[in-house]
Amino acid sequence: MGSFDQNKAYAPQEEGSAFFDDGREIELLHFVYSHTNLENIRGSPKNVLAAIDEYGRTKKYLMNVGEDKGRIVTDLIAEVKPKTMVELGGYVGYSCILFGDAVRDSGGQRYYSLERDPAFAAVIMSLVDLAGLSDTVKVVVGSSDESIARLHASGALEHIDLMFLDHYKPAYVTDLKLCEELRLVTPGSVLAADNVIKPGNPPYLDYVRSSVQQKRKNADEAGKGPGTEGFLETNVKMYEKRFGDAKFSQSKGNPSLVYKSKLVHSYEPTGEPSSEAECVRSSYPHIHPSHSAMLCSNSIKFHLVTKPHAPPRPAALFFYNHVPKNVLLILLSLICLPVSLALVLGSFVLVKFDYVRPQPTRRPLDYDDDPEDECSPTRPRPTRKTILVTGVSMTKGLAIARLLAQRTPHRVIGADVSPFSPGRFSTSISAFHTLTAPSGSSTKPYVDSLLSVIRDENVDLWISCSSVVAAVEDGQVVRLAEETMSRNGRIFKAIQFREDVVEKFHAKDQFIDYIESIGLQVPESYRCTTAQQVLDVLLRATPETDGEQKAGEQKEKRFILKPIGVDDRARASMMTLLPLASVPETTAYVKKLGISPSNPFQLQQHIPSPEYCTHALIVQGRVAAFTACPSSELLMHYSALSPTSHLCQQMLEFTEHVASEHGAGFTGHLSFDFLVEGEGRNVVLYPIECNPRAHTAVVLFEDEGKMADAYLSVFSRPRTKAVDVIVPKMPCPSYYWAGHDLVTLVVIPMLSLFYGRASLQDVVLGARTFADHVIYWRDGTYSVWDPWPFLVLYHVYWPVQLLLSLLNGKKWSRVNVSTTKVFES
Ligand SMILES: C[S@@+](CC[C@H](N)C(=O)[O-])C[C@H]1O[C@@H](n2cnc3c(N)ncnc32)[C@H](O)[C@@H]1O
Repeated sequence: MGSFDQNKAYAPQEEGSAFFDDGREIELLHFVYSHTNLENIRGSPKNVLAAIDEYGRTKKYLMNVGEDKGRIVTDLIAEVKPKTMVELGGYVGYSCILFGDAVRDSGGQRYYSLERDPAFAAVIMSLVDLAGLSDTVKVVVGSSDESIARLHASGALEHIDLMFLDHYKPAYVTDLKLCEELRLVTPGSVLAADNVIKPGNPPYLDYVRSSVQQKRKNADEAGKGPGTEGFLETNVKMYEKRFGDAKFSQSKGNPSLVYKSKLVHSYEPTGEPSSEAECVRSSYPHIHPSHSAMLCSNSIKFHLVTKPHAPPRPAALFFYNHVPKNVLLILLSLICLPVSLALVLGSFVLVKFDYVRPQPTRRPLDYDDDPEDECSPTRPRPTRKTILVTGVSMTKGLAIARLLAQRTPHRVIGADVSPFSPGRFSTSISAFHTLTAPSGSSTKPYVDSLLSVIRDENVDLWISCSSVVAAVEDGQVVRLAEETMSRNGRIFKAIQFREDVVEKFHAKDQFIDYIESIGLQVPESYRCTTAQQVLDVLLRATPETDGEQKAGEQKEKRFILKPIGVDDRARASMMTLLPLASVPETTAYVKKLGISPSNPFQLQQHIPSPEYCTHALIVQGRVAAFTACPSSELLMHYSALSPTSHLCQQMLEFTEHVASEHGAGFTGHLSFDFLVEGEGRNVVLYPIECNPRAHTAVVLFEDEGKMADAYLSVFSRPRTKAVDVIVPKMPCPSYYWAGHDLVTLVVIPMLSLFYGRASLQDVVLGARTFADHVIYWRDGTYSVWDPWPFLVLYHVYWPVQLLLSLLNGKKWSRVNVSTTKVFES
């Protein structure tokens, strides 16, 4: 902490509560609006702050956060890059203008200033407007707890990335608990609380420093509501004149959250020194130890910066171990079997007695089904085609097979490497073939088995939905099948890129190089074939500091390290932010990954922004169908973005750009993962990965019949005129997978409660979310006209896989129900 520049000191604070609410706030407005420099002040947050400071220095004290303490929070904003920030207590808008401006600069969307006093709120609004920040800042009048609850209930506030607490001291804890309960504050949120030592807020310090057990115990102590004990009387009574006795939220919070805290020292705007001291060792992982030691010096004034995170993970509960995990899941499948059987039976009854909307009807064969001949004067009779869909054990393959079987007159057949493939039992599939699974370097049997299905079944169109391990091989099959079929005088089409294209898009490093080469923006990325290369980049990008970071200094860059090939174990930990707290820790972490020329990794700049995924069908170099949705953990929940939204249009434009680069021979499924900074018209897309194959998001097209035509358009001549891109029919339901949600939202919280690792609240919340999904969302596998795949998936396919895993001892860490992928551990 540097010294205080006395020239900037505010007028001293008056005794008692005579330092505010005596008309000075309105006087400040007059002062600013009659300022000789008003024209330069207008539209400039910096100049509005300077004018407020000038009033505080030359006229009367103002209880603002001030420049010095403000810098702590603006630095934090630059680090956290909050999309949404909330302040509790706005007063005349100093912190609101300073932080609102910083949030806007760092790409954030919204700054809420919660102020109870309507007169103060009016001053804030007026000065925010003068500063030109009204688009970003929203001033909310009312008591903070009521405002938080209202904003949450209306959907305007879904999550708080950064919160600044600077209002009524006894309400710090009660408001924080309310935010926890409403899941506005979750692991990853950051809190900055002012004046926790002087004037002092012991209950707040106690709360954020308590362990889960202490918090649970306190929460269970009936009748011991929040109060004003431990506060200076002046602090308790300072708002009494206008608002009488304070009422508090009675929320119990979320005791499962624990916080890492650090105290940061600074000066009040008056520059007044204090002899109090408090030392908290920083738990921020990236703070250098010498910096932490510095925090132990005597403080003058300070903030407490607090970061909640999941509690340190204790030893895994027994049911996460290999044998109990598999056995419990098999048992769960057995327990749920009667429910699934009832569902299948119910489906037949509903369909039989017309209780559901009619199944989309197959249209008769007509000339549109042979579009390759559409210009021929001697048009032959249209013929029924055979369409092969591979990968029908996965939701994406099943969804495409159903779509084509229900909406076109053609014969749809399926193939998969698993004989228990749920798609095999779909009424959409006329015939099923078991393929030989590719294993390691031996891919020939897989390629041969697929080629023989194409040949024996006289396949006209092959839609590949194979898994990542067969992506390149599928590219080979296209080439070989096209050669063979054309030798035999047959027309054969495939929705699958050739192997060279697959390789280029599939390898993370080649993809980033390619995107950069066509002039599109990419995150900073390095291909590394040795641990030393990784360490060199990390140390160069984030030099060690031996003290406090100076204002204006570039913030530390963080990186993530991803395997370029398929490496489930490394993938599981790839979101670890690097560098770690110390050089030895970083070195040890990087070295244990086994980075080598045959196992290269990509070191990529971490962009702390929301992630989106897209799915596109590309036909002859044009985007025929497109959708985008926010990425969810394990990609088990899908909600389509509005196709007309600017963000969706931007991602579509990007995809069109890439597709048009490759010309008319470019046909296949293409999906991208993007990190998205900013919002509205100011979004910046960072493509981070590409999957040149079908994405599960294809389920979102279930109700859009034109999607089937988009697949058949592969038989048409390349279009010269622009055609409409097919998008999911709006409003489009969100999708979930019942088995995944049952385990993650209901079973695991219940078992964890039993072992004291979760609260009743966690269980209720999980069950409520599950119920919401069952009632309002759509299951990705279940279809009332075609219920067998659902039954087979949960009661044949997965039990068999789990049994095999028990027998062969192959351990797994996660499974993806929709893609049937098992992540090895
Ligand atoms: C210290 S001042 C805030 C200063 C401001 N953050 C700044 O630095 O510019 C505290 C403010 O909190 C407001 N306040 C007090 N209790 C509140 C409550 N329960 N809800 C919302 N605002 C409250 C007061 O009216 C006062 O304007």
